[in-house]
Amino acid sequence: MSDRVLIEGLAVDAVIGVYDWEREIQQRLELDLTLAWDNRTPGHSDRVDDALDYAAVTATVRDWFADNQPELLEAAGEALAALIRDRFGVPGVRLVIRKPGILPGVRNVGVVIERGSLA
Ligand SMILES: Nc1nc2c(c(=O)[nH]1)N=C([C@H](O)[C@@H](O)CO)CN2
Repeated sequence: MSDRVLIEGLAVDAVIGVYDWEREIQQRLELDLTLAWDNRTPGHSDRVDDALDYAAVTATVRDWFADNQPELLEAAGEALAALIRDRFGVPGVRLVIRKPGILPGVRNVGVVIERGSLA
């Protein structure tokens, strides 16, 4: 099954970073999520209850960053992947988390976290 639900360019302001000055500010992160989901059932029923509701997943990501202040992008990715899989029963998650403009002369830094099956 190669069906997916996508959330691209999710912008969130978060307290995140290793250095003292980063603990005092909010920084913009940009996330892309690729979520394994069998879209045949909602495709036939036309019911959001059968779908992986991307609005609900987006709200979960925003709420997590409101409640947590990780140091590393990796820590955010690991926790979010586990939370999304657990809460929504998603079999596989690919998360890209970008921190734009943090390094001079570099457009984006970021991490990719893949957990579960995206086969
Ligand atoms: N692999 C990572 N490297 C770094 C991270 C990170 O989250 N993952 N973070 C930082 C600092 O917080 C950076 O954003 C500012 O220099 C450094 N390296």
